[in-house]
Amino acid sequence: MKMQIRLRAIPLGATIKRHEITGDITVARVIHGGLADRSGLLYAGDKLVEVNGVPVEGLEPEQVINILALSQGTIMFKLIPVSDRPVSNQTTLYVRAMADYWPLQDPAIPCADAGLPFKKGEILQIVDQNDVFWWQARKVSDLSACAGLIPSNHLLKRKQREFWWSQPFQPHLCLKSSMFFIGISCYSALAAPYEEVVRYQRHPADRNRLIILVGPAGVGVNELRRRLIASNPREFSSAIPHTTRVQKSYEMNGREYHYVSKETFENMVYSHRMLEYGEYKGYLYGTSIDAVRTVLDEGKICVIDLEPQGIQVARTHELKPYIIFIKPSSISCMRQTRKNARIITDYYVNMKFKEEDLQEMEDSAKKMEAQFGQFFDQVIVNDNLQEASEQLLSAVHRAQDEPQWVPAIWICSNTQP
Ligand SMILES: Nc1ncnc2c1ncn2[C@@H]1O[C@H](COP(=O)(O)OP(=O)(O)OP(=O)(O)O)[C@@H](O)[C@H]1O
Repeated sequence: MKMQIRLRAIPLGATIKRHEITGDITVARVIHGGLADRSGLLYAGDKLVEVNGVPVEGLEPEQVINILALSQGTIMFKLIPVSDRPVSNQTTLYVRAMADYWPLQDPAIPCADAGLPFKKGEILQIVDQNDVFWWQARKVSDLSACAGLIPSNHLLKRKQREFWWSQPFQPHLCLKSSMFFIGISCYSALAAPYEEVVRYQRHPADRNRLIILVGPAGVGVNELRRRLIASNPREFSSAIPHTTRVQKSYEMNGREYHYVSKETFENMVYSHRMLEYGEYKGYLYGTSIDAVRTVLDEGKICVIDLEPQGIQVARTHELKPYIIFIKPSSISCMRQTRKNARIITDYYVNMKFKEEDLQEMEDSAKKMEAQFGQFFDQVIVNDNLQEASEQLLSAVHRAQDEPQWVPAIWICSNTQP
């Protein structure tokens, strides 16, 4: 059956392809929400016979597109409809992008204009997975927009593998390299370019979500955490760290630290009970999952700071962490706000911030965002301390009381992680 359909000459929202053997030009895909989709007249698999009276048989897809591009007003298609029009039985899937994607830099995309650019951490609604390599998706931040093409999980994993094997000879890639740096250093990111997510609203009777603050050294993570806890110590608490150093006379076991032997500490590390740990002046210090659990079991909101390398360990079904990145403001702003601030490091106490400290903070923040930005639920710029404290307080309450996107595995499975 031949059908004639008319569409106005604006971007059609469909891609076409040429059959390698027969030379037939067919509709490869119809973009969800685009003109062709909304018209309900074009389907993937339809064979094009004529465009505006010009037979397309034997033409290359580019030539057909040229005819379309030169058309003004109404476009007339003559086509043979695909015999089995697809019945939509796809369930909508939501994913968190674990990498940036720029379709205009991707030589592999069938139609760059139809691509959907996205940044790591953005939540995408996948509306069509019919094509093994190219899915159709929208951003949840703009669901009224027409869908765009994104590389499928399968395609990304293949690209990651190619990148892996081609290192270091293939610097040019359409996917921002940061993803692959993670891919190289962390197997789980390599295995999952997208993370399936669901909307989660904590039940008031459930334990609070763990609040994790990350940020470059000196940005104010401790200051903000301290102020938050001081604002309401009955609601917020830190986790008591473990240490192997000797207890001082004025200290109490379980108040400043849990004092344990080196052997006990090391056993906790080996049995993955430490979220992070480190050595200082020959003694071990660390934050344990048990210490976080104790705070949560008291019905409080546990607020900890963590090196970003510890994020993966903390992201479990049990703790359901909400991760807040504390970001430095511009160096020129920090010159003003940090005039009277003091650095507290292992070596110096009460040192003024120097120009290179501010630069290092900015560089370190950029690296953290490039490597771990996909895990940040919230970013707070610590410019004015009072404002940043208020933003932190409301973010922490939002995390507990409002629906948030979390990994589907935290909700759909009773098992760890
Ligand atoms: N917005 C701000 N304006 C002015 N001073 C600030 C601001 N935020 C933090 N400070 C000050 O900067 C100094 C460093 O802050 P803080 O100790 O919290 O850093 P940090 O991120 O915890 O770094 P580290 O992990 O190295 O301790 C402190 O003196 C703190 O009071």
